[in-house]
Amino acid sequence: MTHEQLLSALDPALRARVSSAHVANGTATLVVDASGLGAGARSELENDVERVVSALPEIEHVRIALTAEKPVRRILAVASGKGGVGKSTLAANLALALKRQGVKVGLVDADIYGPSQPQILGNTGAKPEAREKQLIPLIGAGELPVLSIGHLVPAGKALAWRGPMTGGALTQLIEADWGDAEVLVVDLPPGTGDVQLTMIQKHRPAGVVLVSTPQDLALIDAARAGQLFDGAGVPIIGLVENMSGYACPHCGEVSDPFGSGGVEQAAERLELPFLGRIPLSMAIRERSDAGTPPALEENELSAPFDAIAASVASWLEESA
Ligand SMILES: Nc1ncnc2c1ncn2[C@@H]1O[C@H](COP(=O)(O)OP(=O)(O)OP(=O)(O)O)[C@@H](O)[C@H]1O
Repeated sequence: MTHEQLLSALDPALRARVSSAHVANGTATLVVDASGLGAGARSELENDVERVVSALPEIEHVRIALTAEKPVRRILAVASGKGGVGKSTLAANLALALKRQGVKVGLVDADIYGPSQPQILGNTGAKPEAREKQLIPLIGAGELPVLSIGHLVPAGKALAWRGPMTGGALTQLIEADWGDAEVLVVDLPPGTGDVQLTMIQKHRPAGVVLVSTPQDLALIDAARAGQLFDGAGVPIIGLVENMSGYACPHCGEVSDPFGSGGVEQAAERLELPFLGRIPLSMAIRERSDAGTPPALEENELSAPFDAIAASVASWLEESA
């Protein structure tokens, strides 16, 4: 059996992936290029090549080495100064909107204080598997690849972690097998703690989106979180105002429980781009709690997320 005979047994799509093939003493050794494939497609490719080659006469063993160009993957951090301002809601919907706009995206939930992505993306209780010590992301609503601290430890457990443990967990999530994802949206815990420091020092985000509600206190904290990233030279892509303007589902009158326009004014003051506002809406909360976030499909509810995603996508393109 020559290596030409071996190659001709493979169909053209498989053959195109083989960068070298060699047969000696009944053992076929192939180097197969798996660039651009996710975890599932990679093992399918390996199985397909193995099945064809092992069925050939004179072949007793098949050894396959998969290689892949490391994709250029950028981290987009979603941060806030305070908890409960809608950072997780924005992170999930931003990731889904980016995905619909054609960006290959994965979502990391690094919020040790309250990992909420399993609930938002409807895969609470799922446990990721690992291959060669590397975690394989789970698939959440909208086919979004996702890994959360909440998938690794029971709710509340991660809270007691000390600095090095939180850093280790973040690294495990970020260095998981994200396949061909070009962007990882990272939902950070609120504030300026260990996770943020590890993020800046070890995994350097391409940029940060800051979320705040319009109240003064939330804004002051958001500005402080912004300073941490800015001081470390991580660009702030812009500010998002969440929970602005509540439209009464009964009479339609719009009120502003947390004030209005505060984030846009703060963005102006801080000379940062303002990315948009998301209304306070019962439907946004209900859909997030039910594991069917609004940005799963394009509609009235997804519109503010879609607009923010479009600005973020242009920013990523321009800064590449
Ligand atoms: N625009 C909105 N309209 C209505 N409810 C919202 C909106 N944004 C977020 N919520 C709800 O507010 C609560 C807090 O939101 P979320 O978990 O996204 O905030 P967070 O900043 O990530 O909080 P934490 O710091 O606790 O993780 C959730 O119940 C969520 O569904």
